[in-house]
Order: sequence, then C-alpha cells, then structure tokens
Amino acid sequence: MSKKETVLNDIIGQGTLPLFFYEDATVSLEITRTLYKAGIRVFEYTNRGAAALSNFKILKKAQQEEMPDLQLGIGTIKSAAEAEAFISAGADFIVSPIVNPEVGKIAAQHNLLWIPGCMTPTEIYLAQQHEAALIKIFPANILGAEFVSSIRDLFLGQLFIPTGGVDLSIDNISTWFKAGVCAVGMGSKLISKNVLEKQLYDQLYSDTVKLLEIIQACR
Ligand SMILES: O=C(O)C(=O)C[C@H](O)[C@H](O)COP(=O)(O)O
Repeated sequence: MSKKETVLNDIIGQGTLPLFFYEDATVSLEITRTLYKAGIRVFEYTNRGAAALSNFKILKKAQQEEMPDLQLGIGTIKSAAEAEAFISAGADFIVSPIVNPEVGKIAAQHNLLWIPGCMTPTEIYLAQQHEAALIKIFPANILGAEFVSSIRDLFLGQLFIPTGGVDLSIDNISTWFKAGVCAVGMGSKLISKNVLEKQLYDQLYSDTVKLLEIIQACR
C-alpha cells in the first residue's frame, strides 16, 4: 500500500482528523502526546504562525522516536514553497484551506495525500482534476451538512471531510456522517484556546476519548 493510501485509510478508519497550532513548541509536543495517548493515530498540525516549521520538526522527531504509528500532516498550506518546506521536514500529508493545483502537483510528486479545501462545486471539480482523493469541505459550519447531501450525487465516489466549526456533540457529528462524509475535521472545539493556554491535558485526553466514542456511535 502506498503512503497516500495508508494515510487515507487511517483518516477514514479514525473518522476524525484533529488539528491545531500553538506557538509554544513544548505545549505543541504535549498536546500531540496527549492526542496519541487517547488513541489518535493521524492528525494535522497547522501552518499558522512563525514557529510552525520549527515546531513541526520537533513533532516529527517525537513521532519517529515515540509514536512511529502516528501519521503527522501539515495544514494551512497555500503555496508550493510551503508544501516543499514541510514535505522536506517529513509531512505525511498536506491539508489546504484552498485549491492551489501547484500544491496538489507537489504532493503528487511525493506520492502524498493532498486534502484541499473547497466551498463550491467548481472548486470540487478543480480539486478532482488534480487527483484530490479526499476533499475538505471548508468552512463546514458555513456550508452545513445539507451542502454535502446536495452535491454528493454530482461527485459519486468522492470522499469528503468537513472542517471548521464541527463540534463535539453527537448531534453535530452524526448529521455530517448521515450526509455522507467519511470523517470530520476537529480543531478548536477539541483543542481549544483554553486547553492550549492552560495546558489542560487531562481534559483534552478525556474529550478525545469521548470524540472517538462518538465517531464509533455515528457509523
Ligand atoms: O487551514 C487549514 O488547512 C485548516 O485545516 C483550517 C481548519 O480546518 C479550520 O480553521 C478549523 O476550524 P475549527 O475546527 O473550527 O477550529
């Protein structure tokens, strides 16, 4: 199985893709360890600040030494240069808030999964033309699950992951799965500002275990 297929299978199997960014490297590492301890095996660090690349390298080292079965992706990749930099640092997959075909081409050259963010059918079509096996519906809370129900028959077989504003409630998550998505992205509702700033690792651990239980119940 190729790396791309492995990561895609891991995201589908896990049913959720947690994501976060925090400037402090030590906190970023502890959050990653906590997610892993709670059962997360694929997650996305985001390129949202000056320290993103240096922090990512620290997470990558910890992945290699302590969490070898973790898939560590990078999100908020908008340009080819950003994609190259994080792939050189060992990114296992690439997530974008937009569809930049140049990013898709670089991911494809490295046989890595690229998850572009789409808000319209035209963007979904463009992403498919550049071999996006999984498409992020973004921002998910603005589009709503009905957006996915309305367009999925136009893109038969296409895998979708809504991201942005997905919360930890079973009602919200089950609505997305009923609409036909294969997983849900989970950022600030799981790894909140409060969790990051006050280092509430125990709370994050129990919320993550709860999230994984909700995912199981929704499928
Ligand atoms: O830029 C990217 O590549 C992203 O992945 C964007 C994030 O998906 C959302 O900003 C997360 O939104 P919340 O779950 O509401 O915190």
